[in-house]
Amino acid sequence: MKIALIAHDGKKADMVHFLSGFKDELGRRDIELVATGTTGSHIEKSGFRVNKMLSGPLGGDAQIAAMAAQKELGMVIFFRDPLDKHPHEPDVQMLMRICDVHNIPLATNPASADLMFKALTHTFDGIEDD
Ligand SMILES: O=C(CO)COP(=O)(O)O
Repeated sequence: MKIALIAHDGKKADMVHFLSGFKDELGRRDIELVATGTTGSHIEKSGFRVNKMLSGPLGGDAQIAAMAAQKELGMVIFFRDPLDKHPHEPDVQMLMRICDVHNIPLATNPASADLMFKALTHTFDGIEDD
């Protein structure tokens, strides 16, 4: 399965932290990671193999949306920063719309991504209270 990973600047550390919690589980499965450019660099530095697209503002979200439209993606994890402005907001909306059009699982925060990854890796054992 190919999984797309995208994080706005204020959420890149969250993305790396989130992924590191599933490193062993992901390594045991046939999973290919793709990411927008800068998110991909952060992920790569934390020890994952990832195929990097363009940076989001330069069209990376649009490239990932194209993959989603072509049914190449099993899920999309997109940690958006709701407290910041983004010059490419139309691309962001387009990506989320395409996921809905094609019924592709889309997590936009760590809590939902955690549930999706636990389902994927069969490690779900109940929802934890904070
Ligand atoms: O802007 C983004 C998502 O909209 C992410 O792009 P980068 O991973 O290149 O920062």
